[in-house]
Amino acid sequence: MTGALLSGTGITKSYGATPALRGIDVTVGEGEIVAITGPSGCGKSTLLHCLAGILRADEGSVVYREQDLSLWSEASRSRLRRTEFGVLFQFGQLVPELTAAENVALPLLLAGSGRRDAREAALGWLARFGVADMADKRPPAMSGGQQQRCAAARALVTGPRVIFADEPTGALDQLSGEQVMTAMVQAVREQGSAVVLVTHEAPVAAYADREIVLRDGAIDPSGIGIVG
Ligand SMILES: Nc1ncnc2c1ncn2[C@@H]1O[C@H](COP(=O)(O)OP(=O)(O)OP(=O)(O)O)[C@@H](O)[C@H]1O
Repeated sequence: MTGALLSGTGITKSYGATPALRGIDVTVGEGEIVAITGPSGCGKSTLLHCLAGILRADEGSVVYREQDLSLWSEASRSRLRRTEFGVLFQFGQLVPELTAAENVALPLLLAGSGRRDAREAALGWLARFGVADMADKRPPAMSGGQQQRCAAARALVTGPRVIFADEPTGALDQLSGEQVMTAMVQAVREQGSAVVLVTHEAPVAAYADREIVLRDGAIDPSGIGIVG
């Protein structure tokens, strides 16, 4: 770790009268894998969405590479998510009309790559995640695990600096979950990407360098989490 790549300071967020985050301070270093854990409803997903610039905090700031994202327009934050950030949610959210290879190639095409290069890279990433044979299949013809491997490939294909993963293995059986995590961690270590990982599963959190435990919208100072 070589200093903070991403930091949140005093992040506060409510949904109407429901407080979700009550002043969170968090840093993520270059290439660091940070797990956010805690009981259901403690604010994990909300924190991840604020750090990724998907949600705007009510108060506080999110600084990425010394730039305060809370001051950026939605369009600029959305561009950042297509280039330097990768996102992976519990259900892969693939485009159902596109094949697996087209889904994975999409972020590269949006970033200006040529079709042939994008397809070649997509095939390489599908192979890394063990689903090369799914390349020309559409999501409805794939299992949940195959779709999630494809979504993980899509999150990594642009070589993002930070990957935001919200329960990335939550819909998978244990073996598929381990395979997705192993392939993902190996790739991010090679690329030097950081990962912000929301999970309630101890074996998944164990892949992280550090665990941040939330309770009732605040960081639990005891730091006692789910990784033994
Ligand atoms: N869109 C929403 N509208 C209203 N309240 C919300 C919304 N999203 C989250 N909340 C509330 O905010 C709080 C934090 O929710 P959040 O989803 O961030 O928690 P979480 O720790 O990720 O939960 P889980 O582990 O169950 O997914 C909860 O009280 C939740 O009910």
